[in-house]
Amino acid sequence: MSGAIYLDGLSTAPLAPEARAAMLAAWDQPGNPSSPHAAGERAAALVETARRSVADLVGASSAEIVFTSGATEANNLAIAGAAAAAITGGSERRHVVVTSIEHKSVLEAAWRLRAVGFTVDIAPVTKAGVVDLGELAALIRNDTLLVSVMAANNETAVLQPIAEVAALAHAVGALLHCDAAQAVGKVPVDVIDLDVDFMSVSSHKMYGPMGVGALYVSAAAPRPTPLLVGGGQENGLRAGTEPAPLIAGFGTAAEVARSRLEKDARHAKSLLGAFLQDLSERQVKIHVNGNVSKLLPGAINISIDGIDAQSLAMIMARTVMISTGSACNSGQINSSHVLDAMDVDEKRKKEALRICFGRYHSDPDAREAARQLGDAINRMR
Ligand SMILES: Cc1ncc(COP(=O)(O)O)c(C=O)c1O
Repeated sequence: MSGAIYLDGLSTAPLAPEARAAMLAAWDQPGNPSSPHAAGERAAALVETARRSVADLVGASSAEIVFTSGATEANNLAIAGAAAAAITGGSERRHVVVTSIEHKSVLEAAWRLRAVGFTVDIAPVTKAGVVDLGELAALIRNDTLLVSVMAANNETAVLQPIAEVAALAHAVGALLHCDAAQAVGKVPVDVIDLDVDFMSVSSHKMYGPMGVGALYVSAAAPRPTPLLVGGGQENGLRAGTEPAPLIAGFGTAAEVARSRLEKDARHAKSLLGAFLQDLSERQVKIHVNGNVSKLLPGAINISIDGIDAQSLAMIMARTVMISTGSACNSGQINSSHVLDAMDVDEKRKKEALRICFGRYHSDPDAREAARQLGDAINRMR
């Protein structure tokens, strides 16, 4: 083990070497996927191969995958696009439900709909960070157009009961969007089993490159209105030249993830277990923020008793890289809207850290991270 240990894989995961190799090869080949010549055909083939790989990873058909710049754009396309399609299509539905722990790209996209006559309700979560199905059911109405619930939370790693949410939404004819940016590539995610209409995926959360993602649009769902219009790429749902090299990297990352999903999960879980065990042997008392039996493998949000997380993260910034809030909130020292929604008390919120072990960590990394954190905590006490 040498160098700093990166435990912030929920904000962005390291790039898989296979994805890097696929991109390097693609960058060397000019070609716009829309061009009617050999170079264009080559680029288009890269995009279509990647589409198949992403579709296979989530149990979709290729035609249901729309490449975007990431999950932020996919979330916006699903929410704004479904609302715009309802308005122009003559639907009377003007109500949307999201949960209190969604990523800001879901919350902000939903709030924007108020300006065009929608009502937005926010479904609460339990203290364990799981959407409260009873409260959600009570909010869903006959005029609900869309329900949006994430598959796994980016701050707590807590998995959400998406199939149950789908049953509630579909019972009144509402659509279900699922932001699965954190779950895809780490746990089995199947669009048919989950019964989602739209689902967002992010490449850089699953060891692919940044700047690319996808929206699954079920063939049975109404077509969202595109956010970007122009050249009609992505079946008219997302205009703009497809970044073939990034998409090739994403597709390769999806293939790799599919081929080793269980192995990666077992590995990440066992490293987190070793890390927590070592911390406890060093007399570090922790409290888990979230339902410990429903976590993404290898990831956890913990509060360390008596330790200010911000100070600890700063002390460790060059040795063990951890985060105290979601990536998009770091930099601002606002309290996390996710921990607020879970009613975590003020002291514990200040002590909260997000830790993620993954594919490229080793057992010595986990032990060394626990040793370094334990030492820093002792110094702070
Ligand atoms: C749950 C969730 N949704 C959406 C996003 C945004 O993804 P991207 O960076 O691909 O836009 C993130 C990343 O922080 C996330 O964790």
